Amino acid sequence: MSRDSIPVTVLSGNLGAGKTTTLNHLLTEQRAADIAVLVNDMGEVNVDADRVAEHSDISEDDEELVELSNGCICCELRGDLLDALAKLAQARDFDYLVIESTGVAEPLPVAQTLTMGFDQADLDPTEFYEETGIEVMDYYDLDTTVTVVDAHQFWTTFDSEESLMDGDTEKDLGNLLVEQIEFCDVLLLNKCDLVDEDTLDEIEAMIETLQPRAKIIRTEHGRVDPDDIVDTGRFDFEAASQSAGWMQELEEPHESAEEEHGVTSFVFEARRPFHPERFAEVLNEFPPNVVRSKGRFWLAGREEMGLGLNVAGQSIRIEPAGQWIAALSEKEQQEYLDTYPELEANWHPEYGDRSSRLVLIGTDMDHDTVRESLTDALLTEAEMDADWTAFDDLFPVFTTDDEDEPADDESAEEVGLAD
Ligand SMILES: Nc1nc2c(ncn2[C@@H]2O[C@H](COP(=O)(O)OP(=O)(O)OP(=O)(O)O)[C@@H](O)[C@H]2O)c(=O)[nH]1
Repeated sequence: MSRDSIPVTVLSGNLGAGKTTTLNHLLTEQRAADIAVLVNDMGEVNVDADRVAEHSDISEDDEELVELSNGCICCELRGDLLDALAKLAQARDFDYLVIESTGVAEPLPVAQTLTMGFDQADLDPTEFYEETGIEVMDYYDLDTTVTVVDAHQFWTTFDSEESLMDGDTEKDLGNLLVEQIEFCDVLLLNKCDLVDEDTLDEIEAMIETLQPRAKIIRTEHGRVDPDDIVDTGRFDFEAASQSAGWMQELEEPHESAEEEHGVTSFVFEARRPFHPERFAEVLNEFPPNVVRSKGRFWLAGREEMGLGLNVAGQSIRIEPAGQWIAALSEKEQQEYLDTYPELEANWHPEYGDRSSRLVLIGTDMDHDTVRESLTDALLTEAEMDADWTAFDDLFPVFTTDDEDEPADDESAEEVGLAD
């Protein structure tokens, strides 16, 4: 392998899914390339660098095994990650890099850190950059993002209400699992030795719906052909960012009649706002077989901004999802309509672009029942003429300043609407 930039594989996956096992397998098998490893440990929760060192001829004193601990590279250690990568690149006596992220890392920000400059990734320049002018993206080329999923714990994690602290951020395990599945090129369904064939088929059907683009490989003890995770050339930022099943469903809605192992999806659309109290009740009583829901909704009494719904397993998050065009000044509205004339087709004379579009993915989900309960939560004809601000609204309040911000964990709010 000889090229200008160093290709990188990023391994993600929940705690205990088998990332270190897979990495050790890779280091034992892959002899063609000289692989450097960067391990992101989380202090006491996991100490992987020792185990990698034990199982390979890379030693911890070696420059090719870098350990970043006391935080997570997807959030507070992003600058440290950049520094470590830049220093590694300077030494440059390896031709491939594998990064094992912590079980609580979200793959998207890690990928952003590797592929964008400081400006776009919204990061402060590191000391190393200021001294040398070297941007990590000049040296590295993200080649493959791999998510390792624990087949044995799959449904338990999916439905888990457990969360872990990642620095100051509380991370819900079910939500993380979904995010790790939705953003990857290759998905290793590991620990297949502990699960029967039928269950594996069910899990695989769910994963394929959540993430239609990824190559899914069943593994035991992380034993995967190195060619499937190293130097595959599969990573494509644009494609990876757009590949989640819910996004594709929103773009091209189709009522999936052809169900595989009971996994189906549909899009709910409405041109009337939700009644805040009734919609909160629906969300609180969402049937457990709705395992994923994503989209934007219009809440009566909130005329400025759409709200994002993000349901993964047991966790429900509400996040700001941008201002309605109809809430802008007339001049700005006109500018939008001139630039995107297709908006006109769906423009309501009174409410403009305000509407709701939600994707629902579930197992053995009764579409009619779910659709009915959502429809019942919309304002009735009579309520359309009522004072919307008088409705009881327990949804989190976001200021319109959030509107341009991507809906990230900091601006999202976990809701316990029943309280
Ligand atoms: N039965 C079985 N056990 C496995 C398999 N893969 C890994 N394990 C075991 O599961 C445990 C966790 O594996 P690790 O490789 O440490 O998982 P990890 O994702 O690196 O874990 P963290 O670094 O703590 O997030 C270890 O005891 C492994 O030996 C598998 O396919 N089958």
